[in-house]
Amino acid sequence: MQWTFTLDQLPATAQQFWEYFADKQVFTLDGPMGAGKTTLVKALCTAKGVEDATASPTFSIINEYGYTDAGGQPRRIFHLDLYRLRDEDDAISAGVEDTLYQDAICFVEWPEVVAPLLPPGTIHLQLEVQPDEKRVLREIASSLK
Ligand SMILES: Nc1ncnc2c1ncn2[C@@H]1O[C@H](COP(=O)(O)OP(=O)(O)OP(=O)(O)O)[C@@H](O)[C@H]1O
Repeated sequence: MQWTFTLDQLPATAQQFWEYFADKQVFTLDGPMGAGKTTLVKALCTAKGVEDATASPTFSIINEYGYTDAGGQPRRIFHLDLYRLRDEDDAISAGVEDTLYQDAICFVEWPEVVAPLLPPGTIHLQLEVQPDEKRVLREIASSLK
């Protein structure tokens, strides 16, 4: 599956994303600096019903958002930015492994450092910038070792 979208089309893309990945929970997100990874995760949070998805993961490793699901239950979304972690031990000390195994949605930027810790069924996503500035989001086979 792949989606191509402008910033204006992002909310609609986010809706389609959750229709497609309805029962999936852990996603890695690959893409160059400035591709729009943070913008994408915020739109995906908003589409789930998160009311204030404004915290920036640039300054913290794990950001947590809350929303209420269709059945009225409180649910969580974690946005992990592992850019500054050196190794798996660092990640475990920061609580990353625990977070990945919660019954919650997780988006993981810079996931290489936790490759062995990712749960089975993790979806790997890639965000690309086209020459016309549109973004392309697609599922890729894992290239993590
Ligand atoms: N679909 C899109 N079409 C056009 N511009 C976009 C789109 N998505 C995001 N942008 C723009 O790209 C810029 C970078 O977005 P953002 O900060 O989310 O990138 P990022 O990949 O998270 O960057 P970093 O990796 O540095 O945190 C922003 O100015 C944003 O408005």
